[in-house]
Amino acid sequence: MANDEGDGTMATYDYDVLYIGSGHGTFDGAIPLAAKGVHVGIIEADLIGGTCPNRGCNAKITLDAPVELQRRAEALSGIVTGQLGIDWSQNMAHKHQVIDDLPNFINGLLESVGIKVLHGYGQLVDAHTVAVGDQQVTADKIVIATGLRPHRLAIPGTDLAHDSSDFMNLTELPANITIIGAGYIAMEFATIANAAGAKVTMIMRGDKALRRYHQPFVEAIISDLEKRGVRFMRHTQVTAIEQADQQVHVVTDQDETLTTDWVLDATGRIPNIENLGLEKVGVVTTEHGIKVNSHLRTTVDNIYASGDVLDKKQPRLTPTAIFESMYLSRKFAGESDAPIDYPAIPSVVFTSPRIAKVGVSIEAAEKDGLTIEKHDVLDDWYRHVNKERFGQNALIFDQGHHLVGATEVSDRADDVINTLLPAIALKLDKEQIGRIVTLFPTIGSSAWGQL
Ligand SMILES: Cc1cc2nc3c(=O)[nH]c(=O)nc-3n(C[C@H](O)[C@H](O)[C@H](O)COP(=O)(O)OP(=O)(O)OC[C@H]3O[C@@H](n4cnc5c(N)ncnc54)[C@H](O)[C@@H]3O)c2cc1C
Ligand SMILES: NC(=O)c1ccc[n+]([C@@H]2O[C@H](COP(=O)([O-])OP(=O)(O)OC[C@H]3O[C@@H](n4cnc5c(N)ncnc54)[C@H](O)[C@@H]3O)[C@@H](O)[C@H]2O)c1
Repeated sequence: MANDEGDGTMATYDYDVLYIGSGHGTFDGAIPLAAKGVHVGIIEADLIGGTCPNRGCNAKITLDAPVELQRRAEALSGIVTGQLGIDWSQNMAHKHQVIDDLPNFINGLLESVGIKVLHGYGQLVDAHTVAVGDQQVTADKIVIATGLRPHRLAIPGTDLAHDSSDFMNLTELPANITIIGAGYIAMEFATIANAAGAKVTMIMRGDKALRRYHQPFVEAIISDLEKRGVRFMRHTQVTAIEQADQQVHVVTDQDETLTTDWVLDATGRIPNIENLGLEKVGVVTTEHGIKVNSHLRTTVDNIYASGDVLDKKQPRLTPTAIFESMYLSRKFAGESDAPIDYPAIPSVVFTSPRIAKVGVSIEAAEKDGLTIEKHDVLDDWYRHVNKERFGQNALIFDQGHHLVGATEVSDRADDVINTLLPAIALKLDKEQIGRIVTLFPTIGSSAWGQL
């Protein structure tokens, strides 16, 4: 590839665009970019597709499917007779069937548009050169999309704890599991492990779980998990983990040491920014990730960043990574040079019931004096079809009565928020909403019926 260097000289590179990392921050945008004739390369040190397909969303939601079914059967018990159990090894086998071929599948998509995948760990040599093993490749533009990795507690015995990938590869479910943290991974995996029969203890350093979600909704989930036997230890710090024969001791700063079979360290995820040569070429980072401007450009002109590795306010989720990779795709194809304009990005915690939200939060609405309409979802007849046990939501409206935010805790919270998304993303007014006719009776008609 020949590129005008600005001083009349032409530089020749192996690729027009070279991505480091092959997750959603890369492939969703790289594929249409290459299909337009742009010469694209991707460097990947591990499985093609990155975290979400291989050790995140897809694996987790497959393991959760029987939990959702079990909860539905439980709600309809008496009508549905017998109790549903979860066979852990069958659940794991099913997960493998669903996800194991995804790297091949994604690789096929990449190859079909002529993208070359270089297997190995990429390190910047200079602003246009990346070393992969003993090879060096050059590119006009480079995108860093190296994602996050699990944070590990800096305490004695930390190596005795496991991470989310280890959990999703457990061939047998330990009888007694201790989870440190109370964020997304802790709450979702506690739900799955408890439903499959493990005794679960959650250790929270503070008082709040899922701190970015409406706390009364979070507390409703916690009290439901408590009724199911999950123990929440608040204001407790783990100070050491010790091996004791076949078991593990979790030492805390309270008067209690827990004896357990298996420990999950779910204390967050940190950016993969070390050993990439970023400092050497002048790419500025913070402890939260790579600093970029509103064009996702780093402090080096031809180097961009995408996905979870960005230091950003938006949630570090797959839909955000996809949006960023698509933005860069259009930019590199010369279709737009506008700054990135993030839409409202929805998020959900796959506990059972779920908590989901999009747009303006209840807390921000209270501060800004916006209209908040709260509903008990059980006031809607449709929610009695599956005998939902509890659920609440809040719809936030601006002065012009446009829907600008929604939050729900319920068995169908994810579907409700997805249904309402277009109203928020496209700023629909009442008349436009009135032209949306939904199938009846469905969760969609139930969700729009509230407006
Ligand atoms: C357990 C779990 C569950 C999740 N569940 C959800 C969910 O339900 N919904 C949701 O929206 N999000 C979920 N997420 C978050 C989602 O997985 C991420 O937001 C998404 O994967 C980010 O994509 P990415 O491309 O930025 O990074 P990643 O997918 O992490 O990809 C980065 C890639 O870069 C590679 N890499 C790193 N350094 C180098 C190097 N130097 N050279 C070559 N390759 C390198 C890595 O091997 C990796 O493949 C979950 C995450 C986890 C951990
Ligand atoms: N449903 C989803 O979309 C989903 C599911 C799983 C993961 N994810 C993604 O993965 C990311 C990582 O998830 P996560 O659950 O690991 O992180 P998180 O940030 O959601 O939660 C981390 C938890 O660990 C606690 N913690 C942090 N440092 C600690 C310390 N030193 N000692 C004790 N506790 C500590 C925090 O208080 C918090 O409760 C999420 O931010 C999200 O982007 C998303």
